[in-house]
Amino acid sequence: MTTLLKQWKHIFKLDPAKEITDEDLEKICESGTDAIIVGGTDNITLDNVLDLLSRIRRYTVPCILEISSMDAITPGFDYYYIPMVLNSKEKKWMMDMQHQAIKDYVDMMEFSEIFFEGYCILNEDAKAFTYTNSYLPDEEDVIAYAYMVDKVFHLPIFYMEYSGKYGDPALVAKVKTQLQHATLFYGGGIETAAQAKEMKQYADVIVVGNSIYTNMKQALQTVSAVKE
Ligand SMILES: CC(C)=CCC/C(C)=C/CC/C(C)=C/CC/C(C)=C/CC/C(C)=C/CC/C(C)=C/CC/C(C)=C/COP(=O)(O)OP(=O)(O)O
Ligand SMILES: O=P(O)(O)OC[C@@H](O)CO
Ligand SMILES: [Mg+2]
Repeated sequence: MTTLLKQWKHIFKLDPAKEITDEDLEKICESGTDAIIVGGTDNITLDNVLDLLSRIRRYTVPCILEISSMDAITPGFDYYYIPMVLNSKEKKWMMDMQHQAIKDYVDMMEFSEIFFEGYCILNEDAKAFTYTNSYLPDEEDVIAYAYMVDKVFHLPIFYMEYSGKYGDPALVAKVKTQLQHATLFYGGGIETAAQAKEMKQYADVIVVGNSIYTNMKQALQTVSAVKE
């Protein structure tokens, strides 16, 4: 899977707490995106996760659960992504939640399917920023986090999370030069093909979320924009 991760360019993130019609879901799943992440910050329940999973399963696209709550962990996904929030002021979101979950689930964990993500939340207005009591890191901080993910913790993914806001391409470019092993995910505010192309110049994988729900036609165009 690490090799597969290296081949991916584009991921759609679907929020189980938001409504999507069957017709739109089909367009997303058949868009040519490399994978679908199921995830969000609030109102994530076992019921809405299972409902979305069963609907995505009609298609062949790989399906990943990004775990944000212990209540919504279920078998049946191809892969599981587990955030570790590097810039949270509380150790809980970087270490303790994951530590407790490993104690609870270790017998069920198939490590080839599970990927820990070094998360850096860079938008103060994102729900996840407030939820995890994060601070806004400066450029030097972000670069040092990237170094830690790549060379200290050896995590497979460094995720620059601007959820809801288009980020700073120059910072994404700088971070990319720091990473020798980790795959660089960029997510946040991508609405147009041009934005997708710009961030994909630096990030290995771009993640498109909210624009699925606000402008589906443009969201679909982000796939071909990074695959040409
Ligand atoms: C039963 C079975 C077979 C299970 C498989 C085994 C398995 C995978 C076990 C899990 C083991 C494990 C270590 C689990 C971790 C548990 C856990 C709850 C960890 C904490 C994760 C965390 C730090 C969550 C905080 C919130 C966060 C960073 C969420 C990431 C997603 C995100 C940022 C979404 C975007 O949200 P946002 O845009 O801010 O808000 P909207 O929803 O409005 O878009
Ligand atoms: O929803 P948007 O802003 O596209 O961000 C995508 C993803 O990184 C959110 O976790
Ligand atoms: Mg979202």
